[in-house]
Amino acid sequence: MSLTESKRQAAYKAVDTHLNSETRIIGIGSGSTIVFVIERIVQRGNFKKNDELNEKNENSDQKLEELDLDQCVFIPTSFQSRQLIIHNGLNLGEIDQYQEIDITIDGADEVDENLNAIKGGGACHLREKVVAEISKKFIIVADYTKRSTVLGEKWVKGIPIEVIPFCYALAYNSLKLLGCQKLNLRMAKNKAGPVITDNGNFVIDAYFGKLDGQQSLGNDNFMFINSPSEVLKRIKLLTGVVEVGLFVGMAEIAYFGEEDGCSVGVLKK
Ligand SMILES: O=C(CO)[C@H](O)[C@H](O)COP(=O)(O)O
Repeated sequence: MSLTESKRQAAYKAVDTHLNSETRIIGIGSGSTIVFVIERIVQRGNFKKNDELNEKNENSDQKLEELDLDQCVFIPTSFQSRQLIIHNGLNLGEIDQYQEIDITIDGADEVDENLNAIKGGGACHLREKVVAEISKKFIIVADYTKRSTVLGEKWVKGIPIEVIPFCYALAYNSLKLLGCQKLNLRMAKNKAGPVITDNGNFVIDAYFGKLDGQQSLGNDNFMFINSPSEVLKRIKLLTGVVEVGLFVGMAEIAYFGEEDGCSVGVLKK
Protein backbone atom coordinates (compact mmCIF):
# COMPACT_ATOMS: atom_id res chain seq x y z
CA MET A 1 0.00 0.00 0.00
CA SER A 2 1.26 3.48 -0.80
CA LEU A 3 2.61 6.10 1.56
CA THR A 4 -0.22 8.31 0.31
CA GLU A 5 -2.82 5.88 1.67
CA SER A 6 -1.09 5.72 5.03
CA LYS A 7 -1.14 9.53 5.23
CA ARG A 8 -4.85 9.52 4.39
CA GLN A 9 -5.62 6.92 7.09
CA ALA A 10 -3.78 8.92 9.77
CA ALA A 11 -5.51 12.14 8.74
CA TYR A 12 -9.00 10.59 8.68
CA LYS A 13 -8.47 8.96 12.07
CA ALA A 14 -7.41 12.24 13.69
CA VAL A 15 -10.36 14.16 12.22
CA ASP A 16 -12.86 11.43 13.15
CA THR A 17 -11.54 11.11 16.69
CA HIS A 18 -11.09 14.76 17.62
CA LEU A 19 -13.49 16.92 15.63
CA ASN A 20 -17.09 17.05 16.75
CA SER A 21 -20.09 19.36 16.50
CA GLU A 22 -18.66 21.54 19.29
CA THR A 23 -15.33 22.24 17.55
CA ARG A 24 -15.15 25.81 16.28
CA ILE A 25 -11.61 27.15 15.77
CA ILE A 26 -9.34 24.72 13.94
CA GLY A 27 -5.64 25.14 13.10
CA ILE A 28 -4.57 23.62 9.80
CA GLY A 29 -0.94 22.53 9.44
CA SER A 30 1.01 22.28 6.20
CA GLY A 31 2.33 19.54 3.94
CA SER A 32 1.00 16.60 1.95
CA THR A 33 -0.79 14.85 4.86
CA ILE A 34 -2.84 17.94 5.66
CA VAL A 35 -4.53 17.70 2.27
CA PHE A 36 -6.31 14.60 3.62
CA VAL A 37 -7.27 16.36 6.86
CA ILE A 38 -9.13 18.96 4.81
CA GLU A 39 -10.58 16.22 2.57
CA ARG A 40 -12.08 14.49 5.63
CA ILE A 41 -13.34 17.71 7.20
CA VAL A 42 -15.21 18.54 3.98
CA GLN A 43 -16.69 15.01 3.90
CA ARG A 44 -17.85 15.40 7.50
CA GLY A 45 -19.46 18.72 6.60
CA ASN A 46 -21.43 17.02 3.84
CA PHE A 47 -22.40 14.22 6.16
CA LYS A 48 -26.07 13.99 5.20
CA LYS A 49 -25.18 13.73 1.52
CA ASN A 50 -22.51 11.13 2.15
CA ASP A 51 -23.97 7.60 2.33
CA GLU A 52 -20.73 5.90 3.28
CA LEU A 53 -20.21 8.13 6.30
CA ASN A 54 -23.82 7.73 7.43
CA GLU A 55 -23.46 3.99 7.24
CA LYS A 56 -20.28 4.08 9.30
CA ASN A 57 -22.11 6.18 11.85
CA GLU A 58 -24.85 3.58 12.26
CA ASN A 59 -22.70 0.47 12.24
CA SER A 60 -19.49 1.33 14.00
CA ASP A 61 -18.51 2.09 17.58
CA GLN A 62 -17.18 5.43 16.54
CA LYS A 63 -20.07 7.89 16.41
CA LEU A 64 -19.33 10.42 13.70
CA GLU A 65 -21.11 13.73 14.01
CA GLU A 66 -21.83 16.10 11.20
CA LEU A 67 -19.60 19.18 11.34
CA ASP A 68 -21.41 22.48 10.90
CA LEU A 69 -18.70 24.03 8.75
CA ASP A 70 -20.47 27.41 8.59
CA GLN A 71 -19.80 27.73 12.34
CA CYS A 72 -16.12 26.73 12.07
CA VAL A 73 -13.11 28.95 11.38
CA PHE A 74 -9.87 27.53 9.98
CA ILE A 75 -6.49 29.07 10.79
CA PRO A 76 -3.77 28.40 8.18
CA THR A 77 -0.08 27.89 8.90
CA SER A 78 1.20 28.62 5.38
CA PHE A 79 0.30 29.86 1.94
CA GLN A 80 -0.44 26.22 1.05
CA SER A 81 -2.93 25.64 3.86
CA ARG A 82 -4.52 29.05 3.25
CA GLN A 83 -5.17 28.00 -0.36
CA LEU A 84 -6.57 24.65 0.77
CA ILE A 85 -9.00 26.40 3.13
CA ILE A 86 -10.12 28.91 0.50
CA HIS A 87 -10.44 26.40 -2.35
CA ASN A 88 -12.60 24.12 -0.23
CA GLY A 89 -14.96 26.97 0.65
CA LEU A 90 -14.10 26.92 4.37
CA ASN A 91 -14.08 30.01 6.60
CA LEU A 92 -10.59 31.49 6.78
CA GLY A 93 -9.28 33.07 9.99
CA GLU A 94 -5.95 34.71 10.77
CA ILE A 95 -3.52 33.67 13.51
CA ASP A 96 -3.71 37.02 15.32
CA GLN A 97 -7.52 37.03 15.56
CA TYR A 98 -7.60 34.33 18.25
CA GLN A 99 -5.91 33.87 21.60
CA GLU A 100 -6.87 30.23 21.69
CA ILE A 101 -7.53 27.57 19.05
CA ASP A 102 -9.67 24.50 19.88
CA ILE A 103 -7.53 22.01 17.99
CA THR A 104 -4.70 21.96 15.47
CA ILE A 105 -3.84 19.01 13.26
CA ASP A 106 -0.45 19.08 11.56
CA GLY A 107 2.07 16.79 9.87
CA ALA A 108 5.67 16.20 10.93
CA ASP A 109 8.99 15.12 9.47
CA GLU A 110 9.91 12.92 12.43
CA VAL A 111 8.25 12.13 15.77
CA ASP A 112 10.07 10.48 18.68
CA GLU A 113 8.59 8.23 21.35
CA ASN A 114 8.00 11.24 23.63
CA LEU A 115 6.06 12.99 20.85
CA ASN A 116 8.79 15.55 20.24
CA ALA A 117 8.85 16.39 16.55
CA ILE A 118 11.03 17.81 13.81
CA LYS A 119 8.95 20.05 11.55
CA GLY A 120 9.70 22.52 8.79
CA GLY A 121 10.38 20.19 5.87
CA GLY A 122 8.02 22.53 4.03
CA ALA A 123 9.60 25.63 5.65
CA CYS A 124 6.36 26.51 7.48
CA HIS A 125 7.47 25.84 11.06
CA LEU A 126 7.25 29.42 12.36
CA ARG A 127 3.51 29.75 11.76
CA GLU A 128 3.02 26.08 12.62
CA LYS A 129 4.60 26.69 16.01
CA VAL A 130 2.53 29.80 16.73
CA VAL A 131 -0.68 27.94 15.94
CA ALA A 132 0.39 24.85 17.93
CA GLU A 133 1.33 27.00 20.93
CA ILE A 134 -2.11 28.58 21.25
CA SER A 135 -4.00 25.33 20.60
CA LYS A 136 -5.78 23.52 23.40
CA LYS A 137 -4.96 20.29 21.52
CA PHE A 138 -2.10 19.77 19.08
CA ILE A 139 -2.37 16.54 17.10
CA ILE A 140 0.22 15.12 14.68
CA VAL A 141 -0.64 13.02 11.63
CA ALA A 142 2.02 11.23 9.59
CA ASP A 143 2.90 8.12 7.65
CA TYR A 144 4.76 5.29 9.36
CA THR A 145 8.20 6.40 8.05
CA LYS A 146 8.12 9.40 10.41
CA ARG A 147 8.01 7.45 13.69
CA SER A 148 11.31 7.01 15.53
CA THR A 149 12.80 6.41 18.95
CA VAL A 150 14.96 9.54 19.07
CA LEU A 151 14.92 12.54 16.74
CA GLY A 152 17.66 12.55 14.12
CA GLU A 153 17.33 8.82 13.53
CA LYS A 154 15.09 9.15 10.45
CA TRP A 155 15.14 12.83 9.42
CA VAL A 156 18.81 13.29 8.61
CA LYS A 157 18.45 16.41 6.46
CA GLY A 158 18.76 18.43 9.65
CA ILE A 159 16.63 20.58 11.90
CA PRO A 160 14.99 23.36 9.83
CA ILE A 161 15.95 26.78 11.22
CA GLU A 162 14.32 29.95 9.89
CA VAL A 163 16.78 32.86 9.87
CA ILE A 164 16.67 36.54 8.94
CA PRO A 165 18.28 36.71 5.46
CA PHE A 166 21.07 39.16 6.28
CA CYS A 167 22.00 37.12 9.37
CA TYR A 168 22.36 33.78 7.60
CA ALA A 169 26.19 33.78 7.46
CA LEU A 170 26.42 34.62 11.17
CA ALA A 171 23.82 31.97 12.07
CA TYR A 172 25.61 29.44 9.87
CA ASN A 173 28.92 29.98 11.70
CA SER A 174 27.26 29.96 15.12
CA LEU A 175 25.62 26.61 14.30
CA LYS A 176 29.03 25.19 13.35
CA LEU A 177 30.41 26.34 16.70
CA LEU A 178 27.51 24.62 18.45
CA GLY A 179 28.79 21.34 17.04
CA CYS A 180 26.43 20.92 14.11
CA GLN A 181 27.58 18.01 11.94
CA LYS A 182 26.01 18.99 8.62
CA LEU A 183 24.68 22.38 7.50
CA ASN A 184 22.83 23.56 4.42
CA LEU A 185 21.25 26.79 3.36
CA ARG A 186 18.07 25.39 1.79
CA MET A 187 18.03 26.15 -1.92
CA ALA A 188 14.93 26.62 -4.06
CA LYS A 189 13.94 24.35 -6.91
CA ASN A 190 13.05 26.07 -10.19
CA LYS A 191 14.48 29.35 -8.90
CA ALA A 192 18.10 30.39 -8.54
CA GLY A 193 18.91 31.04 -4.89
CA PRO A 194 17.59 30.12 -1.47
CA VAL A 195 14.10 29.07 -0.37
CA ILE A 196 12.22 32.14 0.89
CA THR A 197 9.69 31.34 3.62
CA ASP A 198 6.14 32.74 3.79
CA ASN A 199 7.68 35.31 6.18
CA GLY A 200 10.42 36.41 3.78
CA ASN A 201 13.25 34.56 5.54
CA PHE A 202 15.85 31.86 4.72
CA VAL A 203 16.03 28.30 6.09
CA ILE A 204 19.18 26.54 7.28
CA ASP A 205 18.95 22.76 7.79
CA ALA A 206 21.28 21.77 10.62
CA TYR A 207 21.98 18.15 11.55
CA PHE A 208 23.12 17.53 15.13
CA GLY A 209 23.10 13.73 15.00
CA LYS A 210 20.62 11.78 17.10
CA LEU A 211 19.04 13.88 19.84
CA ASP A 212 19.47 11.11 22.38
CA GLY A 213 20.33 13.19 25.44
CA GLN A 214 24.03 12.26 25.38
CA GLN A 215 26.70 14.88 26.06
CA SER A 216 27.94 16.53 22.92
CA LEU A 217 31.02 18.68 22.26
CA GLY A 218 30.58 22.00 20.45
CA ASN A 219 33.46 23.15 18.21
CA ASP A 220 34.45 25.80 20.72
CA ASN A 221 34.97 22.98 23.20
CA PHE A 222 31.99 23.31 25.47
CA MET A 223 29.81 20.36 26.30
CA PHE A 224 26.06 20.30 26.20
CA ILE A 225 23.38 17.69 26.58
CA ASN A 226 22.16 16.69 23.17
CA SER A 227 18.48 16.44 24.10
CA PRO A 228 15.70 17.99 21.96
CA SER A 229 14.91 20.66 24.56
CA GLU A 230 18.59 21.62 25.08
CA VAL A 231 19.32 21.78 21.35
CA LEU A 232 16.18 23.87 20.84
CA LYS A 233 17.21 26.32 23.57
CA ARG A 234 20.76 26.70 22.25
CA ILE A 235 19.73 27.29 18.65
CA LYS A 236 16.97 29.68 19.65
CA LEU A 237 19.50 31.89 21.44
CA LEU A 238 21.58 32.47 18.30
CA THR A 239 21.36 35.94 16.80
CA GLY A 240 19.37 35.97 13.57
CA VAL A 241 17.35 32.83 14.34
CA VAL A 242 13.60 33.38 14.04
CA GLU A 243 12.30 29.88 14.82
CA VAL A 244 13.53 26.31 15.13
CA GLY A 245 11.70 23.31 13.70
CA LEU A 246 11.90 21.38 16.96
CA PHE A 247 8.50 20.96 18.64
CA VAL A 248 9.29 19.78 22.14
CA GLY A 249 6.49 18.66 24.46
CA MET A 250 3.79 20.23 22.32
CA ALA A 251 1.84 17.31 20.82
CA GLU A 252 -0.83 15.51 22.78
CA ILE A 253 -1.17 12.55 20.45
CA ALA A 254 0.24 11.36 17.09
CA TYR A 255 -1.46 9.15 14.50
CA PHE A 256 0.66 7.20 12.03
CA GLY A 257 -0.82 5.51 8.98
CA GLU A 258 0.71 2.03 8.95
CA GLU A 259 2.46 0.26 6.09
CA ASP A 260 -0.64 -1.75 5.17
CA GLY A 261 -2.43 1.55 4.43
CA CYS A 262 -5.46 0.41 6.45
CA SER A 263 -4.52 0.69 10.09
CA VAL A 264 -3.34 3.55 12.23
CA GLY A 265 -0.79 3.49 15.04
CA VAL A 266 -1.10 5.91 17.90
CA LEU A 267 1.58 7.48 20.08
CA LYS A 268 0.24 9.06 23.26
CA LYS A 269 2.04 10.96 25.98
O1 LIG B 1 6.44 20.71 8.95
C1 LIG B 1 5.90 20.68 7.87
C2 LIG B 1 5.95 21.82 6.93
O2 LIG B 1 6.78 22.83 7.40
C3 LIG B 1 5.13 19.47 7.47
O3 LIG B 1 4.14 19.23 8.41
C4 LIG B 1 6.08 18.32 7.38
O4 LIG B 1 7.10 18.64 6.44
C5 LIG B 1 5.38 17.03 6.96
O5 LIG B 1 4.93 17.10 5.65
P1 LIG B 1 4.20 15.88 4.91
O6 LIG B 1 2.82 15.80 5.46
O7 LIG B 1 4.23 16.29 3.46
O8 LIG B 1 5.00 14.64 5.17
